Amino acid sequence: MTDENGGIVVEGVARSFGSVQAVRDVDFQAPPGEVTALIGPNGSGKTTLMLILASLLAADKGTVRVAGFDPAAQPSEVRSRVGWMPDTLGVWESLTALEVLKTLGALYGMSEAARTSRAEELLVAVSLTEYGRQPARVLSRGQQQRLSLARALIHDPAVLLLDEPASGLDPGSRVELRSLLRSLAAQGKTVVVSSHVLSELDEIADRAVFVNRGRSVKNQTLDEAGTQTRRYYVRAEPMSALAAALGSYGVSFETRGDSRREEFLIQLGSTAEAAWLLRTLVLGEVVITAFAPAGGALEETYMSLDTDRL
Ligand SMILES: Nc1ncnc2c1ncn2[C@@H]1O[C@H](COP(=O)(O)OP(=O)(O)OP(=O)(O)O)[C@@H](O)[C@H]1O
Repeated sequence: MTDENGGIVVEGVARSFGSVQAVRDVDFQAPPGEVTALIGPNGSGKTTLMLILASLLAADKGTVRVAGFDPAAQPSEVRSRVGWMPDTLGVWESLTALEVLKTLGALYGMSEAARTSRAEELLVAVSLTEYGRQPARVLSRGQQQRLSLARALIHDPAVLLLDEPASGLDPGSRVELRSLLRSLAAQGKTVVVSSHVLSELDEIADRAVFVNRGRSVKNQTLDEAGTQTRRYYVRAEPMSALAAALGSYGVSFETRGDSRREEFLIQLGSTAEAAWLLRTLVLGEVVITAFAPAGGALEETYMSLDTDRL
């Protein structure tokens, strides 16, 4: 049965290119109203998977449903509902940014009036209004990324597939991207984002799918990620007092850094445990100069997965 509000469901999907098994066995769900992060090292199959979801590549086996449709059997139903932002954008160099968007709108069958107003609205959303009448070739890499995002949104798709959307963006544009993606999810859209910048995904994503060597190795919500064991770094003045105190509480630690900026890394089971340790150290008159999580929640999961440097 077709469920247009079904988001994305992927089960047992595989795809090879000759002898290269780009995707071996991937399962995940990306529900509507949420941002799902696709995380994995270079060559783990993320782009191949996105191409399958976008109906641009067929899976060799497995089940895929995008907004209730099978991309291999019903590509036009899928394409009308999916906005796809590839990791590198080919631009029509002589067209202006506005013309690029309007041309795409025409391809999606939008009327002249509808595509003009939608294109103008999207140029505002991605902060490109002053470049709307410039040929797309003069846009910087980050500006081209933003145009690519606007392109993906032209037909107001229910499902968004964004491959490395933050790459090339300056910090201000990354913050704008984050709030744009959150607002699209809040409108009920299904958003899938692949990125290597895990600290950023912590802020954007509701859930994450970790892939390695073509397999999905973990599915996790950000709430679950936030309650797992986490590494904290701690610095004190002097470090010897910190070492002695930790030793007396039976807390083991690793030393990181150099003599100029030495710090201890400690594994803690929860934020409550971290709060207890910080309080105990301070009450024990250890002069703490820094105490913070060593990485974001997703980065901690990524580092903890036993998949030879996933
Ligand atoms: N058309 C193709 N022909 C042959 N091999 C391919 C093809 N497309 C992808 N591959 C291979 O499949 C594997 C997965 O590639 P894919 O681009 O999906 O990875 P990725 O996770 O997106 O990587 P990155 O993070 O570097 O973008 C790689 O080993 C890649 O070389």
